[in-house]
This record gives sequence, structure tokens and C-alpha cells, in this order.
Amino acid sequence: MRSVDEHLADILLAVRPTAPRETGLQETLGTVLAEDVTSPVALPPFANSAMDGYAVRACDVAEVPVTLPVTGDVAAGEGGRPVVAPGTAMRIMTGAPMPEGADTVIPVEWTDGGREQARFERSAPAGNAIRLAGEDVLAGDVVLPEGTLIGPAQLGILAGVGRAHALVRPRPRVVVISTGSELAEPGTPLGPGQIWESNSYALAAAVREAGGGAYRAGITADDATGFLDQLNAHLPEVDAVITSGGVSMGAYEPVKEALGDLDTFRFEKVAMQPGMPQGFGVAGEGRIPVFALPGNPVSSFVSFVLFVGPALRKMRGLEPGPVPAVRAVTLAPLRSPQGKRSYLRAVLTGGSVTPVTRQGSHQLAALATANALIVVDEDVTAVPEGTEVEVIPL
Ligand SMILES: Nc1nc2c(c(=O)[nH]1)N[C@H]1C(S)=C(S)[C@@H](COP(=O)(O)OP(=O)(O)OC[C@H]3O[C@@H](n4cnc5c(N)ncnc54)[C@H](O)[C@@H]3O)O[C@H]1N2
Ligand code: MOO
Repeated sequence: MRSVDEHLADILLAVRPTAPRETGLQETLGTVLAEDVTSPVALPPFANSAMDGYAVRACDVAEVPVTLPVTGDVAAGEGGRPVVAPGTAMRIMTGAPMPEGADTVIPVEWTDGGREQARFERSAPAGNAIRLAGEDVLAGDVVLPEGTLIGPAQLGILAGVGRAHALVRPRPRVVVISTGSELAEPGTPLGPGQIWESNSYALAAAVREAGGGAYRAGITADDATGFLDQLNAHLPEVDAVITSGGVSMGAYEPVKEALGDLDTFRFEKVAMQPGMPQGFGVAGEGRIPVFALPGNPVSSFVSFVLFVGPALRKMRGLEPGPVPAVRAVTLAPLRSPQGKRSYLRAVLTGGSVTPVTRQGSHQLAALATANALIVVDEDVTAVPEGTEVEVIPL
């Protein structure tokens, strides 16, 4: 059997980041920059007021109280070149350009707020409440280096430096294909021997949560030719394929049957529980990665966390890194099969973790109550209560 680490290493070797594409500003959220973004101008581009108040010369309000004539208003967006003459004041608004002649701003709260003339109760040194040009960014500064993940703040500064587009690695597009003649669409009645199809919904949701774009191809019956036709139809549209089911030892294993003989594919047992039967390879002219995950719902979900999640990070242009884990004390004893790394569904609260009672790889409802996976190494078969263990938060 291959180890979890070996299987992941094979996958990471085969996947590559998506090709950079010029993308509209709003669509860059969750993507990774493929260029250094510089600012064409200084930010702020001009000295401006940080407060609503009066633009004056500091020397004119050095002795207070003092009353000065108010010669006009400077609003934000002012495009002219207003001038504050000695011994006068102008009302100024937050974000408005500093008028010539003025070297300080007196907040309106320190005055009587007059329009024709204003009485100043407090003085301030030169430079008070003024935001200088270039205080945030100088023209030509790199504001976001290549490789930056675009979140709301990063999208904001893209807009702030005037960009309507950016060169980014698009979210990987992923199709999820579920195989199984027993599967019925949720919302339709169950026939004899049928269950509602859940894997493609969970996996597509996991892809989206992991920063990819996902769609479901629907259900394919247990027929290798039909599966292959469906796979080939989707390959030109996607950056990766996830299949569920049809990879183990049964008489009807369409995924394994369709892809098992290709020399770009491997179906193997990975030393883990759940998720032992795994397939991975590349298909089509685009050498599109195909993750052939086991059909048991908990197995496909855990496989996603361990293998597809890191691969999607690499495809997005991020460091795949180790799957983030924490340490916590188990509040119950744990059991694990010899030679397999177990991923026990569990509830993590603060520094302690409790495995859920139903650990079967078909027990999807139990998975839905968990928020973490406890990792028990291959060579450990029993862990006493009170032991510190490795935990992957979900
Ligand atoms: N003789 C052996 N049998 C099995 C082995 C083995 O090593 N030797 N491995 C077991 C393990 S472990 C797993 S995991 C499963 C994997 O099987 P497949 O990937 O071939 O998946 P299926 O047989 O198609 O389905 C397994 C199970 O999951 C249900 N399922 C499948 N797809 C969905 C879906 N989209 N939504 C909800 N449920 C789904 C399916 O009805 C089956 O109950 O093989 C074991 N057998
Ligand atoms: O290894 Mo399978 O994934 O348990 O059910």
C-alpha cells in the first residue's frame, strides 16, 4: 500500500497552476495575482484634509480665541486651486484638497462653525489634520506582489490604484461526476435499492469552499463506456475532474475499468481509513488531473480534504503546504487499524477533541456532526483517553 504522503506527492507533482488570465476586478476575489501590481500615482494623490473644519495658516490661529473671515468652501472633489489669504479661513471638508496658503486644519468642533466668519477656540501647529500626498503609496510602488491571494482588502487596493482588471490565476474549474446505478437525484423518489446521491453535492461544495469553481455532471450509471463518454465531454471545459465511486474491487467499477489501463493513471490502495481505494491520473490532451475518489460518502469527503484540497491550492497558485492541523487532548480512547493512518471524525472544542460515535465510512450524518478529523498514525492501534493528538479542523 502507498502512504498518504506518497499519494499526495504524486498528485502535487502532476498538477500545475492555472494559466494567468486578465480578469475583471470583481471576479478577482479568491484568485491569486500573476503580476506585481504597482500604483500609477501617489496615494493620496494630493494633500487633503483629514477632518471637516477650516483651512488656515497656523500662525493666524496661534493666539486664541480669534475670529477670522471665511472666504469660501473647499469640498471633496474640488478641482480648482482655491487660495487662503493671510488672516482668512476657508471651510474645508474631509478629503478636500488643501488650498494654497493654508498649512493646517482646525476641526469644526474647535470653532463656532461660522460661515461668514469663524471664531477659533483652539490653535494647532502646521500640518494638523492634513493627509500628505504619497503618505500611503508612492507612484510606482508595488502595492500587491505576484502570488498575493485577493481578499476584500486586496481587491480594494486594486480599485484604489485604478485597476479595472488584473492578471490572475483563475479559480480552477472542476467537474464532479458521480457513478453508481443505485443513485437517485435528491428531489426524486427512491426506487428499490436506491439511495439519494450526495457525494457530488458535498464535493462540489468543498471545491467552492476551497476556492475553485465547481459544477456537477450528474449521475453516471455503472457503465465504463458511458462514464468515459461523459468524462471526455467535460475534459475540454475544466481544469480538474473529481469522480466518486467505481474504484474498488466490485464487478461494476466503471471508473477503474475506463481509466485503469491508461499509463497516465494509477489505482491503488492508500494506507488510510477511510478512503483506502484511490485513483489518480491525467486525461485528455490537456493532461487534466482526474481525482478518482472512493464512493463511500465519508471516504470521498476525507479524500477531498487530504488530496484534492492541497492540489487545488497549487492550481490556484498558492503553496499547497501541509493540511493545517492543531494539537488537542482526546476525551475518549481511540482505536485504529494497524498499518493505516486513521482520520476519525470528531468534535473539537478548544484544546480537547471527542470522536463521534459512528465512524463508518457510510455514516454521512455522523460526519455532518463533526468539525474535525483526529489523525492516528499507521503504527498506532490504540490511543488512551487524555493523550494529545493531531487534529485537522474541518
Ligand atoms: N472486496 C472489497 N470491497 C471493498 C473494498 C475492498 O478493498 N475490497 N473497499 C471498500 C472501501 S474501503 C470503499 S471506500 C469502497 C469504495 O468503493 P467504490 O469507490 O467502488 O464505490 P461504490 O462501490 O460505487 O460505492 C461505495 C458506497 O458508497 C455509496 N455511494 C457511491 N456513490 C455515492 C454518491 N454519489 N452518493 C452517495 N453514496 C454513494 C454506494 O452506494 C456504496 O454504498 O469499497 C469497499 N468495498
Ligand atoms: O477505506 Mo473505505 O474508504 O473505508 O470505506
